[in-house]
Amino acid sequence: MNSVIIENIGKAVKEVARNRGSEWWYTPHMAAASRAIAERIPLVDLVLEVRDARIPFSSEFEQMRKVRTSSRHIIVLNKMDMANRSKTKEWIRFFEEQKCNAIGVNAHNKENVKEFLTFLQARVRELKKMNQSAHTITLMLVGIPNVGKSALANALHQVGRISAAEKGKLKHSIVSPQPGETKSISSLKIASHPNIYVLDTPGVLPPEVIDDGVCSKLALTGAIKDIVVGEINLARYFLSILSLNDEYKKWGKLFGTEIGDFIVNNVRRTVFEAVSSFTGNLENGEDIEQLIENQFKVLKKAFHLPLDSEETNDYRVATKLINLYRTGRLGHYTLDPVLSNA
Ligand SMILES: Nc1nc2c(ncn2[C@@H]2O[C@H](COP(=O)(O)OP(=O)(O)OP(=O)(O)O)[C@@H](O)[C@H]2O)c(=O)[nH]1
Repeated sequence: MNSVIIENIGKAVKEVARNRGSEWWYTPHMAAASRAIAERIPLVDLVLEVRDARIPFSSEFEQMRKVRTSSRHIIVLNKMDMANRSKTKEWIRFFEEQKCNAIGVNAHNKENVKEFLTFLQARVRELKKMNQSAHTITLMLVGIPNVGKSALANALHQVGRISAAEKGKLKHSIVSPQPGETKSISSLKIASHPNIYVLDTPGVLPPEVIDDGVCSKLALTGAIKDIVVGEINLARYFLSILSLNDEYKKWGKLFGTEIGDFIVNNVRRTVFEAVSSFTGNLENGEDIEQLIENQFKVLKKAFHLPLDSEETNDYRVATKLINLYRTGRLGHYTLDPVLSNA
């Protein structure tokens, strides 16, 4: 992976930290949420640590590392629709080998959320065997910002095995593409007999600004606001991922048979042509920089941008590209390589 691009993102984050003080990263509301979560961890029945399936390692919730509660701790790889399917399976196997419960979920898919609820109810039945007197079970969703905790809480409530009257009082957690929207802990009922409640909590980042590689992945997946790193830096990072991944090679085979979104097809064709005609060394940082510069130029045409100033157009290419990435229309990438148990 191109270390210059990753370093630039790391530098941008550290620059903002220097200018604004460390509180912009680990905000006072995160510190308060972190204390509130720590108080509740021993009280709840299950802690569901939600991670982003695209970055199962980089989206770790640091607080859970300290309180590994084994059978009461479940790693939920959400947004699996955006990740590479076989890598998600490999990651789940990795966690299982580490004796951690892990499951992949797509909060936007009703059938998948129903399966997730069935999985949770099975875990709850196991708990009930251990503690017959428990009438009410509480699960708590924790994780870094923007991994989909609120989306999962709402989805579980919506498919929840609860009465229509209880659904009539449908409460919602705030779901937003911007990180840091959830500001307080809320509770939603998701099942009856026994009653199961799920607590949605605010996203919390690790207290210290972390290493450049992790920062870059958090920024690209939306756990840190885009403005911190800058959209152009993010798009450059994504282009380096695209160029080094085999996904684009599939696009070449589709030429002439494409259906669907004209712009998406145009972008795919442009990226395919730019990478396959590239004569430099993809292992070499400077060569990749050159390739990305060229991709920015040709993507302006692919997006049909008017011939404005270079800076404006670079920004527009970047925002459009990031949007295509975040809606999964340019492929599904798992950015963290699967760790080895060896
Ligand atoms: N594609 C996809 N998008 C998802 C999924 N789950 C959530 N999202 C989107 O991700 C964004 C963040 O979701 P939220 O539920 O607000 O995330 P959160 O973890 O509660 O965020 P904070 O309030 O920052 O802690 C929203 O735009 C959701 O629509 C999923 O499984 N797949």
